[in-house]
Amino acid sequence: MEVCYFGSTSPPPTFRLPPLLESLLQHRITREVVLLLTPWGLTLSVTTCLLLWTFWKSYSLRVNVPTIGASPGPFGGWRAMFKYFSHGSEWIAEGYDKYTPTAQTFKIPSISRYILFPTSTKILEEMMAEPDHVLSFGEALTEKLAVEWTLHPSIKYDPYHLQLIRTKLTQRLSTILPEVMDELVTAWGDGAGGDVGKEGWTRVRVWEVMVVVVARTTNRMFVGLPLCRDQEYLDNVIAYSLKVVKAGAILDILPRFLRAPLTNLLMQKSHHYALMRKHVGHIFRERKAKMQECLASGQEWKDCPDDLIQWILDFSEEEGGSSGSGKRREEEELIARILFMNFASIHTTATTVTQAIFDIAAHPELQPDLHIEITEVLSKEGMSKQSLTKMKKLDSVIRESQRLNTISTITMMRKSLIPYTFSDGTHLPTGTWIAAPATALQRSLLSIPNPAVFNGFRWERLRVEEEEAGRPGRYAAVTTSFEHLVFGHGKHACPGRFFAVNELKVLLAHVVGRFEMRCLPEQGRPKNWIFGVACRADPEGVVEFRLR
Ligand code: HEM
Repeated sequence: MEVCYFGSTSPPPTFRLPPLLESLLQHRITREVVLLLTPWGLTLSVTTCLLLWTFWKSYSLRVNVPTIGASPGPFGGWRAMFKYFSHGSEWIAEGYDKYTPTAQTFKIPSISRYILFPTSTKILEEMMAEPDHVLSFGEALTEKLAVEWTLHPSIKYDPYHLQLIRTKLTQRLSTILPEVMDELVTAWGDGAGGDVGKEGWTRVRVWEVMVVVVARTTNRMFVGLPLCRDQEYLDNVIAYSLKVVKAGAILDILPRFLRAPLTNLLMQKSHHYALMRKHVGHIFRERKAKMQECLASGQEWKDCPDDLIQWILDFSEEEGGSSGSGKRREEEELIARILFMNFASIHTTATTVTQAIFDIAAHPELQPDLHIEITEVLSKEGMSKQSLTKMKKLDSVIRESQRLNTISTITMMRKSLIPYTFSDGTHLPTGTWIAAPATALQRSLLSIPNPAVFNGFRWERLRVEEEEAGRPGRYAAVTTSFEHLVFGHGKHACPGRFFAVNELKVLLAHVVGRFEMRCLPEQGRPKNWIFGVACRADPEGVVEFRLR
């Protein structure tokens, strides 16, 4: 049979490379260079160049303050970046001790950028006073977590959740506690087991139980019953919160154009959002329909739920809403808002309650007094917002535990959006990051005896003195200052802290009221896990519980 070569009967001429090039291609190095010219090779080379350029660009910001942690040499900061995970917190402590006597600001290399730390509270005051278009908290937070990709751009550009937390959540505090209590009791029973401590000392992995208890109690207020008990929904919001931190850190160092394609690969975003649509999407739709029905008939929705889903809907359905955007929001954005609120609440609160339980177990001498305070208050007044304010010993233990196990050794992060100069002459070019060395400040600013040692009731005693001097609340767990930066300080201090501290008190009052606790003799207080500037309670840490 005759073979047809695209209309011609003669075979095409064989393409031959010039002999010199052919012999060059035999050589390994040349082959690899040629390989780089293939589409994959080109993509890889361009990406590598862009990554190097991104790193170089981040470290090229010249800020004339001393550096801690960078190795000597032209790429010192760049190389030190890899040591940041194991040394970040140490560097900040070292810099603080070294530069506090001269009130200087210093910097450390973190992943993809230098961060500056003022040691003088005067400079921190100036930093706090600047508006967001000069030194921006939102820009730093959303960039660090790559919020536009890991969650949704609207979280960055329209942060109306702040308003919801400050108004709706705060108003709801006085009525939510019985529901929080109810959820806690069932969640504790389901998680730790209903017969914990009945037959003597029982070992419990505190973090494992607490992360679910906190997720359930928090979601009782966010999405209500029965969804707050749905295992698939809970696993989804817990897992996604962790992925936001991890993927955010990776996306933050990548060039912008790579972020969108890589987000799904890093965190399976579409899978998690699909699960959210399955669980929450229909609730949004049903409630919107009901709201429209009420609007059309001019009737009030009598048993309208009072939860986060409804607050978001009320806010976003308002034409021209208080954000001024006037947009009705897409379902994806509404879902992202629920995920963001879970991200902000669950791991922070679960870590804090786990740390407090570790500290109470490690200090059994505190337990009888705590037990008396809790049972007295509850028997006289029951569980309410007012009665919780009377648990001052418990409040003091929470504050002390947070002080020594602060969730992040730095807070009050800001990014300069325009060039800025402090009163001491320290100049920040556009794009500089600056933060408060929270843990170091907390350990040094207060003149308290043995600041490095856990002393559970120290704040309760100081509060009594302060109250007598007419300054109530100065040492309460929710009160922020440069001496207590666990929730940040100033206009961006954590808006959820009032709810968080109430929730912590309800959880701890339940646990301390019912159980004695002790650490394992062979283990002692479980040690913290430190990565960079993050401080986590040991997720494997075990405490023994015995029913009173
Ligand atoms: C014990 C639990 C918690 C801890 C330790 C904590 C800690 C923090 C910290 C350190 C900040 C940054 C402040 C700064 O650096 O100046 C922050 C911000 C924030 N927190 Fe919390 N938080 C907790 C619970 C919550 C809860 C329960 C919510 C929501 C209900 C929440 C919502 C937020 C939000 C929305 C921000 C950003 C504030 C802004 O953009 O101005 N947090 N939190």
